[in-house]
Amino acid sequence: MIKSLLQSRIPDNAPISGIDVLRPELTVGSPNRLVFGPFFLFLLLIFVKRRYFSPISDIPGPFSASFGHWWQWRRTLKGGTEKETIALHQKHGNFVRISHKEVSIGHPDAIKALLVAPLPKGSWYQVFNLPDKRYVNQMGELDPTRHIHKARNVAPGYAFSNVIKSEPYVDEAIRTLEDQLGKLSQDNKEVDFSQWFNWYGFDILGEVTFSKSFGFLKEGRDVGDSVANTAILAVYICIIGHVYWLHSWLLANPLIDKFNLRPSLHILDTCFAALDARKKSGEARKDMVEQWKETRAKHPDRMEEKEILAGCLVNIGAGADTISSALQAFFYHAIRTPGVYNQLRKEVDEAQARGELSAVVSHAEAQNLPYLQATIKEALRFHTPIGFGFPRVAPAGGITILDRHFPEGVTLSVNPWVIHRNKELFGDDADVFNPDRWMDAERAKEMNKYMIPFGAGYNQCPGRHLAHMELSKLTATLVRDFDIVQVNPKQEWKFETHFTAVPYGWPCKVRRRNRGT
Ligand code: HEM
Repeated sequence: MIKSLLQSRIPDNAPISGIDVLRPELTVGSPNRLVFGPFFLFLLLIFVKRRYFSPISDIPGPFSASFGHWWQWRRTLKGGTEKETIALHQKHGNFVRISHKEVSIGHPDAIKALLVAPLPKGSWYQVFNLPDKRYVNQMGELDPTRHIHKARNVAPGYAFSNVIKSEPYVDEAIRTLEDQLGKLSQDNKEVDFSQWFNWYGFDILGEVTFSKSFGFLKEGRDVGDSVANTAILAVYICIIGHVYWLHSWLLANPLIDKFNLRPSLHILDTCFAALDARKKSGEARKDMVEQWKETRAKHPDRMEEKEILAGCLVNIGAGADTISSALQAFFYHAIRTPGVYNQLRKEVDEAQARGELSAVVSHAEAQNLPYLQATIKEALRFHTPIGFGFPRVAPAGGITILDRHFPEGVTLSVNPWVIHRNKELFGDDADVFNPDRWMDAERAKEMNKYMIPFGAGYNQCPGRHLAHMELSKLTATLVRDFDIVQVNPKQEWKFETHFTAVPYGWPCKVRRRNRGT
């Protein structure tokens, strides 16, 4: 069939059999040469210009990075962006060229210069506008002024005073998780925390955002392969973000909507169903969507209806993987680092014996457990959930960092892993998991200036209050109630960093304790 189609276009005198049909000859003046010759020359000129005549040509980095996004794509597909960026900075210093137009900056001054200053975001972020560019959310908004307006509209939903109202629903999720772990403990079955913590993150997001859990914890399974699908989507986002125009031909293709081809994903279906149900009944508790609706009712000129859906979708995209990564980092390192789990246990058991802890530890109670808080902080530093540089764009007039001027349009990024493993900032043992570094208040105050697990400045994670509540409550409750051991204590976990660094592959066994013993 293919052969007959090809033959119908081939001139009479052309070879017509076997492989020759599929390899038309490149004769002088043949159409192929006329088309491909200039095309390859054009490509060559682009490569030479990018490599040798760009304003960042003198900045060292991997050879492939100077031609395009090859290095970033390869790292995304293979994983290890964070480790390789650290290694590149150790080799080349503060500035490393990681693409034809992007420089990674390893010096802490970049936090203020790039993140705190309201610079435009790199075009890569547009891919976060889900399901497509009609629904621009705060994460996908590149322009700082418009971003600040959008963020102001949704801020009341993320405020601690609002999030804390959802604490009973977080309690419910923790009770369900403990019941499920109890059953696994009784049956002597393995526990895959990469799944359970992801489900915990998703179920709470559903409750807090639009008052509907996704039901993962209750069912104890990946309903509709949602988590597996989001892992694939994470790779897609990292790759396509660099060639955003392709997105309109792929997942954001209008034909997908027109012919209703968008795959039905349990996570999206649940979100749409919850919003629909609310429209019909009008009843709702004070969740994020309700806060956003109130803002829209007060300021219809300032906030569009579609920003509400956009807010729900960006939460789902941003707030589950990250939580799973942080919780896994806490438990994996706490059980593997001599003394840490015992120290946590001692602190929690003593608080329990003094009658200071509820059945599910409350957010307020967990704040009075300093070693637990230090271990959470260390988990966020040592295995930061986001392992990708945060890209910003040099504004009109350019920007000068550490005496180096970057002209307008150059993308500059700062990778939190590079900052968090800096020995000058966090001590000679920065490459070691050590919660004790946070126990000295003076030292902690100094190190806090360089902690950017939630980013910094006007793009800082608005979900950090919720995240902190989820982490504090679950870690305190589980440390008190369960013994956790790896099935094979010598087995290291695995993770491939796309945007997030979400580990897997460290199966555990758990045993429920009698409280306070
Ligand atoms: C440990 C958990 C979390 C970590 C480490 C984390 C980290 C981050 C970071 C670093 C950014 C900024 C990225 C940048 O500058 O490009 C961010 C943005 C964001 N996060 Fe989180 N996050 C976490 C949990 C959450 C949760 C639970 C939610 C939802 C309630 C959430 C919602 C968002 C949103 C909406 C943005 C976009 C903010 C903007 O661009 O203005 N995150 N997060």
